[in-house]
Amino acid sequence: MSETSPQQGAESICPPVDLSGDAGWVPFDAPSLVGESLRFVSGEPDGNRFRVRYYRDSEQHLHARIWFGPETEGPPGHAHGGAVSAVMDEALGLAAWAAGYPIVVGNLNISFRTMLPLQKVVTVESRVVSAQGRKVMVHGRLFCGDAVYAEGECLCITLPGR
Ligand SMILES: CCCCCCCCCCCC(=O)SCCNC(=O)CCNC(=O)[C@H](O)C(C)(C)COP(=O)(O)OP(=O)(O)OC[C@H]1O[C@@H](n2cnc3c(N)ncnc32)[C@H](O)[C@@H]1OP(=O)(O)O
Repeated sequence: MSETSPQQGAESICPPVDLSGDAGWVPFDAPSLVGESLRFVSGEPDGNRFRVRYYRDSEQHLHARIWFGPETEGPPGHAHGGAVSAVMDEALGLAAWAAGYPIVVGNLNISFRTMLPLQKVVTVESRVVSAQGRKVMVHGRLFCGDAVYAEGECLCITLPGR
């Protein structure tokens, strides 16, 4: 059996992408708020899966600028629905944390509106729309320009004692 070089089959790293925010957005340091555990979406900022940066606008709403790399593929050339859902889970849950609610996500409802081409930079915008008892509802959408790729409704449940 011939030896396999470590390079064989390895996918090359995609070039840098521009994840800068809109005018007036301020970078948001998620790990300083929730710790370093958000590795699934945010863990490889220079890798080929997701690259994401979080910002808050002047009204303190959370925005994610995110690139879907080749490793998020589902349908040929397009992002997997689970990849889109993972991003919405993290971004909308984080929006609740950023608004002062220590939560986990109890229910996440995603509508996939348009197939998302790979290697595209998109934005997730979010709004905390209600907070009653332990239930915090966050709405969001993943879009680029006029194209809306997904919309989400995220029921977050606050964690007692945090
Ligand atoms: C730690 C650092 C993290 C730091 C991480 C921060 C990053 C956030 C971004 C990542 C987000 C995630 O992926 S989080 C990971 C994915 N999520 C999870 O694994 C959560 C798994 N589920 C759970 O742990 C649990 O079910 C909880 C905590 C959500 C709720 O359990 P509980 O604490 O026993 O509370 P429970 O009494 O059941 O529910 C409280 C109230 O919420 C309602 N409720 C609960 N779940 C639902 C639901 N799915 N749909 C409708 N309503 C619900 C109940 O009816 C009740 O209403 P009422 O009777 O009061 O009216």
